[in-house]
Amino acid sequence: MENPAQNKAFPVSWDMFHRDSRALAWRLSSEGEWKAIVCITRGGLVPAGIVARELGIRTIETVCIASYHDYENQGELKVIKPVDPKVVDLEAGEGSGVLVIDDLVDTGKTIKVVREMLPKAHYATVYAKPVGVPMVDTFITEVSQDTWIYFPWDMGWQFQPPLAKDSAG
Ligand SMILES: O=P(O)(O)OC[C@H]1O[C@H](OP(=O)(O)OP(=O)(O)O)[C@H](O)[C@@H]1O
Ligand code: HPA
Ligand SMILES: [Mg+2]
Repeated sequence: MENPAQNKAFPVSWDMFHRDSRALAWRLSSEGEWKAIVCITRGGLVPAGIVARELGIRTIETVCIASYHDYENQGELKVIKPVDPKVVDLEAGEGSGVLVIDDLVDTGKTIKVVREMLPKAHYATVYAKPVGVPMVDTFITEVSQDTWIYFPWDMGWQFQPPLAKDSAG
């Protein structure tokens, strides 16, 4: 179902996503040292792998949350799997020493739920929309609230008609 509130499109290719995730790793490398990554599935899995590779982090945990049940419309938020208590209790507890990664923050509702589980963690996303910005500590690219981000794993190749109408017709 189309959401008229998000009528602009921001398509992201694999190359762009890799470059932006690396930029996130680069920025994070001067912001702290983390013992573990918690990625918010499913969207956080891909940037978490790239950041983990760049920062040499090998303890990777998931928190499984779903909210956009029919693409552009957010429904009830469901925590399908919480964070392993061993990861919550690393260092001084409450998520200290933990880096939480997601692909984007939109309304911030998903990260708000994870912040309740890991209040002392550091929160990072590749993309951010203005309403969600206060919920994250680090992000790379901001897009407007009325934009829908199309990730490469949701896309396929398709013929694009030219802008001009066929002059022979
Ligand atoms: O800031 P919010 O408004 O809460 O939205 C952001 C969240 O929505 C998407 O996940 P989704 O629930 O669609 O699940 P997915 O990661 O499995 O695609 C996205 O990956 C973020 O996790
Ligand atoms: O703009 C978006 N793109 C993809 N998934 C999303 N989940 C919330 N907002 C978005
Ligand atoms: Mg997600």
